[in-house]
Amino acid sequence: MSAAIEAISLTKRYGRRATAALGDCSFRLPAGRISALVGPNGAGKSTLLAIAAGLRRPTSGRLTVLGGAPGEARAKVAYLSQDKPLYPQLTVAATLRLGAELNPDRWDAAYAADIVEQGSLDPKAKIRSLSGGQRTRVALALALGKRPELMLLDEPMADLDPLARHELMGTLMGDAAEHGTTVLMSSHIVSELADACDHLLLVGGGRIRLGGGIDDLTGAHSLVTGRGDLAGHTVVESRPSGRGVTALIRREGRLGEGWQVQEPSLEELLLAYLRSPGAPALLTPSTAPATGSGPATHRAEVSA
Ligand SMILES: Nc1ncnc2c1ncn2[C@@H]1O[C@H](COP(=O)(O)OP(=O)(O)OP(=O)(O)O)[C@@H](O)[C@H]1O
Repeated sequence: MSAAIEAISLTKRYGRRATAALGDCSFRLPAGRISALVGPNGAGKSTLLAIAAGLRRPTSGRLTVLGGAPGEARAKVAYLSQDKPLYPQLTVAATLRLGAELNPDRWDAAYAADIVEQGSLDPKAKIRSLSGGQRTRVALALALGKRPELMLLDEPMADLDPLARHELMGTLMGDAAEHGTTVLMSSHIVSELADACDHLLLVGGGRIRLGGGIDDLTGAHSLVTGRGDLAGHTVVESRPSGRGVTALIRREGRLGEGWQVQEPSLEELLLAYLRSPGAPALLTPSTAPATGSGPATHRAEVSA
């Protein structure tokens, strides 16, 4: 499967800060997938999206987008930053006309207008008079109207009400499925991601901690409860539970007697990794870079 984004030893340091925002990150993101970009505050998600959008330069290492340098692919990429900049003095209709002018070969005017209409927005309303959620809808209409090959979305739904979020997420996912658009979307709302995304990139402390198809990643782990020896398995997290423990593990071979075993949900998997920043990274074959080696990374023997 071709890569929409590939990073080799990508490092970003802001100024003279001792800690890199991204440090030696290597991964590939398959084209045509809807990927969740997850991680705690300050993990480096916005930095990664801004580099992929061509708005920030890496300090060292390399990141390619649709096979070229990030800036080169700009016409085929839509990027929605967290602050969703729009011109406050323009009307909704004028904002969409600007979208048409900026993307003469790609603009789908009817589709962009449709997204705005679904939110019952008055085309004559000035952007500055809109609520945060209404501005988000206009910004998403601009991004989707461009009919991009790759969408980079930084917490796109954060200020939408639950109904609008559900509806716009449906539009986004339906569109991505129909047109084969690759989406990389950061969010802190795991339930939203579990429904919408088929692929995951977990960043923490500037490193890639998990990468791969969501089913592959949950399938590579077990949530075990009981008592006994877990030696030989990779224990991501272990917590006391009754007279024994509940542990999230990567099974390496057979598990001894006395354990209740279940596959973790995406939320259980993410929480265990977030609570255990020292757990070894795991990239499944679909996400492991083809042309370089990253930091000490375990590559899972699972189908991609
Ligand atoms: N312009 C900047 N100048 C200096 N440091 C920055 C700048 N932007 C980000 N950082 C730092 O880089 C690190 C990663 O920040 P980034 O915004 O990429 O994280 P994030 O995962 O998007 O966080 P959040 O979930 O809070 O949005 C943080 O330590 C942050 O303080």
